[in-house]
Amino acid sequence: MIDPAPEHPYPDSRRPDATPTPHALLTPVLGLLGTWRGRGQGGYPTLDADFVYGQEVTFSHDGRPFLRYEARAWLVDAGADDAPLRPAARESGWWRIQPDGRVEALITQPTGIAEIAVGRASGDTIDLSTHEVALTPTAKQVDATRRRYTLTDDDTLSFVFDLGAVGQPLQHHLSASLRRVR
Ligand code: HEM
Repeated sequence: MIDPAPEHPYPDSRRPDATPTPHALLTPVLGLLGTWRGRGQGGYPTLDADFVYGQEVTFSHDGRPFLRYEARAWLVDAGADDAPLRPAARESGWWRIQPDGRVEALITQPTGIAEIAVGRASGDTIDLSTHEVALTPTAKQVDATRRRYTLTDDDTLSFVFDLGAVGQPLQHHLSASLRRVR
C-alpha cells in the first residue's frame, strides 16, 4: 500500500554544506544560500515621501542548477524603533544559473508583474537587468529594473534596486543591507 502523504523525498536546502550537494553550476552563487533579513530605504519621484522598510530574502536549492528565490518586505516607522506599519512588496521566482556565471531569473509579484531578468554572478556581485516584463491588465506600468546583490562579507548582503516605471526613467527605488539569519 502506498502512503498517501509521504514526505517530499527531495527537500530544498538553504545550506551549501548539507544534502543535497549543490549542483556545480551553483558555485558562483553558493554564498547567497540561506535566509537574510535587514532594513532598507526607498523612494521614487512619483511618491510623496521616501520610506523605510524591513526585508527577508531566502535562496534555496534542490540539487539542480537553479535557486529558488523568495523576498518579502514590510514598511516600518523609523521614528518608532522600526515598528511594522504594513506588509509591502513580495516576490518569488527561480534563478537559472548558466555556465560562466550567467543568470536567468524569472520573478513574479502579486502586483501583477512578471519579470525575466538576465545578468551574471561575478566575484561577490550578482547584477540582473530586465530582459522582458509582462504585466497583468491592471498592473502598474513597469518597463525596466536592475537588481544588484553584493556579498560584502559572508554574512552581509547589500541589495540595490533601480526601477523604470510609470513614465519615469530607470533610477533608484530601493537599497537595503541584509544580515544572514542563523
Ligand atoms: C523591498 C521591496 C519594495 C518595497 C519596500 C517597495 C515599496 C514601495 C512603496 C512604499 C511604494 C508606494 C506605494 C505604496 O505605498 O504601496 C511603491 C511603489 C511602487 N513600486 Fe515598489 N517596493 C518594492 C519593490 C518593488 C519592485 C520589485 C517593483 C517592480 C518590479 C516595484 C515597483 C513599484 C511601482 C511600479 C510603484 C508605483 C509607483 C507609482 O505608481 O507612482 N517596487 N513601492
